Amino acid sequence: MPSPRKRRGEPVDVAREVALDVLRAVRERDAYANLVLPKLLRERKISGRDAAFATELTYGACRSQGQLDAVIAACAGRPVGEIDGPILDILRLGVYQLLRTRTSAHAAVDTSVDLARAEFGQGRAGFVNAVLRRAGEKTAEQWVTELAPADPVGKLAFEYAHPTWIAQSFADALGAQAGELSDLLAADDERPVVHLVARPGEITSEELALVTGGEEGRWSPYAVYLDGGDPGQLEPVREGIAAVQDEGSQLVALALSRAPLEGPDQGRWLDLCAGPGGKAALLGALAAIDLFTVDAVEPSEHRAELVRKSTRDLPVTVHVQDGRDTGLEPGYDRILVDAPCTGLGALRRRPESRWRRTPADVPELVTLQRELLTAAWDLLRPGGVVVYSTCSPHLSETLAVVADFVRRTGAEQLDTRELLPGVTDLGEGPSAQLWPHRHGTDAMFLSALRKK
Ligand SMILES: C[S@@+](CC[C@H](N)C(=O)[O-])C[C@H]1O[C@@H](n2cnc3c(N)ncnc32)[C@H](O)[C@@H]1O
Repeated sequence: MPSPRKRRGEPVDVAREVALDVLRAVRERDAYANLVLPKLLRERKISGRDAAFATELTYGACRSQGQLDAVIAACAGRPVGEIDGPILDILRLGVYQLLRTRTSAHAAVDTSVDLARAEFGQGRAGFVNAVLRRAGEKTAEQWVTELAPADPVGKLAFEYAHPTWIAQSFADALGAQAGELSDLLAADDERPVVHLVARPGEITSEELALVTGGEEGRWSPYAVYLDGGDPGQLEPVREGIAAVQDEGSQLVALALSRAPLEGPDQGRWLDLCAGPGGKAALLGALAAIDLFTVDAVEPSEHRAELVRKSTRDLPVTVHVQDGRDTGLEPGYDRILVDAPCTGLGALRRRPESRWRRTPADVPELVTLQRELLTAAWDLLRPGGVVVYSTCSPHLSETLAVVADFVRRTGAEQLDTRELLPGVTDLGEGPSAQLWPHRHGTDAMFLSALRKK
């Protein structure tokens, strides 16, 4: 995308301009910031400090949108829905800099006014100037005090720029530990450390850490933490003997492979919701060690292709099917149902997603989750184990799905925490819940169910 705004033949400000273009793409065409930004940085040859600043502005403004909008509405004297989208983007970027970065107020206001003037002329630039000057009259803390709801969860949600319903769902899932909510919300705003998985049988985590300059993971025997850089450029990743994968996801695949079966493992494993294939690849590598096989089901052709790529050279067969009606032969020993979900446990990876999801998304997903779990059960042999997992801690998608399922089928709930030896603070059991602020992973939920 060419840079549209010029002042005296020069771009207004490369970092802010690229951030603004990403905010616009996110607002206008539901784009994903973490896909659009790297592409624009590459196209415009922006690197070093400019790229780092553009990244902070873009992801920060996306994450804090609800809080920024409340301040903008208060300063503009009208709801943000009544402000033209492109001007709102400029205001969000400006208020973000004023309240949540060390940028000087002068620079935050002037560069925003420049952006507005370059594209929309003097009149709109005056509006931007007036709103931002008002926003800059108070600190972030003062705005929180003035605008946050009075109830404790609503206040924390506002302070950490999360929708209240999401903060409430986290508090519900934390249960007796709801006092950890502020730590959790803060962890949700941090840029996650990159986790690599060392493919079993190909390279150890110790070797991978040595080659990449990373650090061996805390919980998964295959995890390596990277400080920064582009993991796609690393030799082991390019060779396919390592991949980017959250450590929590590694633990889910591991838990399935470790679950105690009744009777011997005949080596038929199934991943019922496989795309894009991270867990299928780890399951495939573990299965390969014992000459077992994995079937991987994914209804989207595009995502099935990603599974094929990530499981190349592994004993994994990809089926482009709906998991509720696969046509596969029953009798599997181990089945993973890594169900489609709201993704509320992985918000740190998708800056804008917390403002896109709504409570109305939950019931439809819960229906699908229940149907997929039931389909998996029909494909499981007696004595076999299903692991049900979500990258959401929302109780409707986690404990409620499992409780309803156990009631309907009489499934035996295994103590899932025992399948993750050495991992602490997984909750009261028998299911296990990982948390960003406790484990440094996505908030993955998992529950192991054995068929009698
Ligand atoms: C949470 S993701 C799975 C992530 C994957 N296990 C991994 O580790 O890479 C859920 C997947 O379920 C797929 N899906 C959606 N509807 C499905 C259905 N009816 N049957 C099976 N899979 C479905 C989605 O396309 C998506 O790829």
